[in-house]
Amino acid sequence: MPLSGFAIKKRPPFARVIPPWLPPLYAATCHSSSSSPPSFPRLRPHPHRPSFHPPRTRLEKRGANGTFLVVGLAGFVLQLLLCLLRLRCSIPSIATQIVNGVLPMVWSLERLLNEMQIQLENLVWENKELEERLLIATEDRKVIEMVLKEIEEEHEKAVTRIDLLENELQELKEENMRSNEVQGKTLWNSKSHYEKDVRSRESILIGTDYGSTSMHPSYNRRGLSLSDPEEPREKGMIIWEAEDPCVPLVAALFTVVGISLGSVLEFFSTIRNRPASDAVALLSINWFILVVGSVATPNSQHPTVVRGPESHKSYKITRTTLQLPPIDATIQTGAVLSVMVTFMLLFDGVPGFSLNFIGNLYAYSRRGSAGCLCLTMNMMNSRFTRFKGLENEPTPNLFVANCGPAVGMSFDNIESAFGIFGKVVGVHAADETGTRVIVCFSEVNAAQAAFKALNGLPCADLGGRIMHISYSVVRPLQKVHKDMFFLVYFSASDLGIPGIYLVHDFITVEEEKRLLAEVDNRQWRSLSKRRVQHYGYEFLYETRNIDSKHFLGELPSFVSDILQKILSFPGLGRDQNKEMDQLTVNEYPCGVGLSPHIDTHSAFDELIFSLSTAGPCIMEFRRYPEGTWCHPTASVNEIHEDTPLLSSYITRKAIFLPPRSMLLMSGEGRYAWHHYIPHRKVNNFLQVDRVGETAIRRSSRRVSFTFRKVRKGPCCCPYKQNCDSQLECKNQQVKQDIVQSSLPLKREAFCPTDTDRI
Ligand SMILES: O=C(O)CCC(=O)C(=O)O
Ligand SMILES: [Fe+2]
Repeated sequence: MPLSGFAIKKRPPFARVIPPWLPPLYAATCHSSSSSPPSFPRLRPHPHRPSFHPPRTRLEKRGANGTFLVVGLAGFVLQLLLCLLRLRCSIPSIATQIVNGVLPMVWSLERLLNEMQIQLENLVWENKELEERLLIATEDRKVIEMVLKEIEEEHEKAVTRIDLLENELQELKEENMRSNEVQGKTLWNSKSHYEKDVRSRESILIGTDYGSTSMHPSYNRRGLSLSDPEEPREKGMIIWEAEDPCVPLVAALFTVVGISLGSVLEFFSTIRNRPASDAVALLSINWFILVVGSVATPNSQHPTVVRGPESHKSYKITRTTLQLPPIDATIQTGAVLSVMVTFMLLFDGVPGFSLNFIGNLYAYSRRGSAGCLCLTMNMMNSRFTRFKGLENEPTPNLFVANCGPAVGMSFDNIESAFGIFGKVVGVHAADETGTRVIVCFSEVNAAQAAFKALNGLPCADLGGRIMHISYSVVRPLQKVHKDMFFLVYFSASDLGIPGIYLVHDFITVEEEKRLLAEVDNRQWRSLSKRRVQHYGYEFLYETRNIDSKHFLGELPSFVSDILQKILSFPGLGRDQNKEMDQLTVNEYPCGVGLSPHIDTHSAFDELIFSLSTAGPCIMEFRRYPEGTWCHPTASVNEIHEDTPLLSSYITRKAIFLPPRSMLLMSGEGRYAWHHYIPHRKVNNFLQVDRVGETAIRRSSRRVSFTFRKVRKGPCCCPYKQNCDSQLECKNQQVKQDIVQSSLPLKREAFCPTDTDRI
């Protein structure tokens, strides 16, 4: 990978600069060997300098040697002195050369090395992230493959069933023809009904009077239905007493209602001076409802029996039935939306209502409707499930396919047919199709006997019907998953809890790394499921309060930058005291959460900042209704387990906290809403949280830094119900009342003390 942002200059090899003042020999040495260090020059007479040779006489010759010697010596000394003098001048220049040439090069090399190191670290980090993503993708793929496999299996079964039922239909047709012939009157007017079928593709009348209340066949694309006219409404079957013209009628009705509603909304928009976009948004939602309502509904497929006009004993077998379920998800959604839009429009301006919600309204209602559908499905889907791969492992419960009210068998019929093998303790719909049931025996032996006698064989007591049976187990009772019913928001403004703010990327990746390194270098205190560190003041889990007498010292310097940033946190009034003096560091391993609580009012001031690092989490908020009673011995700050009764009154919301984000809880959000992080089972296959349509994998660890300010004096917030400062005396009173009257308690939630819960 290229080193982006850094131009690596190619430097020429270090060129030796030969100063002109050096003696030629030194210069020669420098040129000849560039690798060996320059040796000190041996002083020689300059070759180009003219030699000093005066003409000699005899007399002179005598003393000439001596004179020459003296002169030569003097010359040599003079040259030596000259060289020394030059050398002395050159020493500082050499040093300057070194300083100017070599040191900058060393520095630039060092800088380059540092930059490359940073690049390398970034690469390693990116590589890690890519690996994590790959892991998530692989896991998602596995799930999708599993789902696909299941769908394929279901599809195969459905095809087999269709074949089976088509055969049966054929047989019934033939039988019907025969009986008509025997009776001597042909009630079967195949020509006219066939023509009608071709013309309208709606229905074929294949029989009119069966003269009994036994099974009556009906056929839609999903198969044949045999219905008992005496129990026409049983088990989700929809009877629509109308003929085809109803389709345009209902569509027209939708149109009229939609247009009227649109006009009303538009009228309100206009008279209340809404910006045009609001009116357009409202109208488009309305038109959407309208279009979906009138177009999609007639095409949807529902097992439907259509009662004909003749008499209650006349039944039509429909091919493409009149598909008009009276309460369809679309209509539900439409109705909910219309009511909500109108409601919000009327109440806009009233505190708590805002048209800003309209953007989310459709998504919310769609989800809500999906939630409702899921709930319905859950209710229809009984608590039974088949053993995957162990279908023949005997249990007292049998999953029976090709059997149920939609194929004309009442639960009583089924119970008595299976009752001959042993005591049947219950017959339940296995799903919403009406063609699969669960038959529960009191004993495994009875179930085994029924399995052997009826699986894949015709049952004489059920009209010779062939059923496909497997063993079934009772699912452990599951709470309807709460996540289904509320959205997880990405931003605090969407969350819409007053006083809750979220700033993404409050710190950088480098700052995050530094913080984690700092806390990992310090001593952790282990709680049962997570580890903590406290700074400033110790937090006492027994009392959910701080030990104000035990000051641990100033907050550590590694959080100074964060404290500084907190001072300029957006969205807060200037008069707020934002100087935090208590820090709790929580380390949550994968899957570990935090139970619902409100940070004790009397312990901490209004503002609570929580910085997420290392991994994300979903934080949920609950608001309990006004007047819910809290056991006096329990803390007002923690609710242990919601009973179904209480659960239905609680408002729940959730927000996604990515790593490096800072959450601020203030005002109502801090004082009146419980916050918590849901626990996830560690052996949970995927270890994921769902945020909207996205599955977010839980990281192996999340470390949060919660900054708070210790309160001096009692809390005087307006949320008295949740305020321990203000509830103290009230609880005393309640305690006395209980002792005196021993009346049954209204509220069911009790809060046992668990030191590790918060
Ligand atoms: O981990 C968090 O972000 C929240 C911690 C918290 O609520 C608390 O310590 O009271
Ligand atoms: Fe908290």
